Amino acid sequence: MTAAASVLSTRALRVTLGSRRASGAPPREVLRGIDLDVPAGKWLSIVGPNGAGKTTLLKALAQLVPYSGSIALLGRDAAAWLHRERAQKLAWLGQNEAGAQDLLARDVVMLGRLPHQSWMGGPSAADHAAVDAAMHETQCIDWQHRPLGELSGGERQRVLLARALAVQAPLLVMDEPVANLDPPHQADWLRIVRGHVARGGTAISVLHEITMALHADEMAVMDAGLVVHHGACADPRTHRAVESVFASRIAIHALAGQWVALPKS
Ligand SMILES: Nc1ncnc2c1ncn2[C@@H]1O[C@H](COP(=O)(O)OP(=O)(O)OP(=O)(O)O)[C@@H](O)[C@H]1O
Repeated sequence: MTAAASVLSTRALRVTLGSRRASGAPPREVLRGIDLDVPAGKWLSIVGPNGAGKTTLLKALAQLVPYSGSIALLGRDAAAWLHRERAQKLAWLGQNEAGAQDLLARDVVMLGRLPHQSWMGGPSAADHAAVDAAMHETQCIDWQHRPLGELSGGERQRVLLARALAVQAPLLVMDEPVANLDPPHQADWLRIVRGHVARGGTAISVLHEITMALHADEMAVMDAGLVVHHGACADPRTHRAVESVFASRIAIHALAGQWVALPKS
C-alpha cells in the first residue's frame, strides 16, 4: 500500500540483533526486509504476534537500532538528520520506559522540550506552555511535583505520554502507549491521538489490544519479521490478515458501530 505523501518510508529494511559473544546464540535477523509507507495525517497501528518484530520496527524508525536498507523521514534519509532536528519531528514513547525515578513528573515532561532548547538556554515561556498543555491533556498536572518513582504504572504512563506530546512533533511513535491505562484513560488516549491526526499530525502505535488498534486509520500486520499486510482498518482483507497471523484464535466483528476483536474458543 503506497500513500501520496509519506512521513516515513522504509525499503528493504532489515535488522539483526544479538551477538554470539553476549549470549552464545548466533545473531538473529528479526526484521527481514520491510517496505512500508506511513501516510501523512493518518494513524497507523502495527499489530502481530509476540516476537513478530513490532518493537524492533518502531526502534528502527526512531533510529534506536542499527539497520540495513533505507528509512526516509519526511523525504530525507532518516539517518542523515541532525539528532536534534529529527527529535523535533519524531516524538518517541517507548515500551515500559523506566525513566529516572527521582525526577519530578514536570521535569520528565520538560525533557520533551530539549530538542527545542538552546544549549545552556534553559526552558522558555513557550517550553513551559507546551509542558502545561501536555500535562493538562493527559491529566497529570496534579502530580507535576511528585517524583516519577512514586507514581502508579498508569500515572507514570500519562507523564511519559505528556513528554511525547510536549515535543509537539508532527510524528508520534508509540510502543504500547495504553499499557497500564484504565478504560477512561484509554478512551482519553484515543481522543488525544485522533486530535493529533485531525490537526494534520501522524501517529504510529504498536498495540496488543486489537480492538483498540482497529480504531486507527490503517493497520500494518506483522509476522516473523515481515509486514504481511498493510491496509485500511475498515477493510475486511485487513481483518482476515489479522485473524490469520493469530492463527484464527480471534475473530473481528462489527459491534455498536466499531470493530471488535474477540477470542475464539
Ligand atoms: N537484543 C536482542 N537480541 C536478540 N534478539 C532480540 C533482541 N531484542 C529482541 N530480539 C528478538 O527479536 C524478535 C522481535 O522482538 P520484538 O520485541 O521486536 O517483537 P514484538 O513483535 O514487539 O514482540 P512483543 O509482542 O512480544 O512485544 C524476538 O524474537 C526477540 O526475541
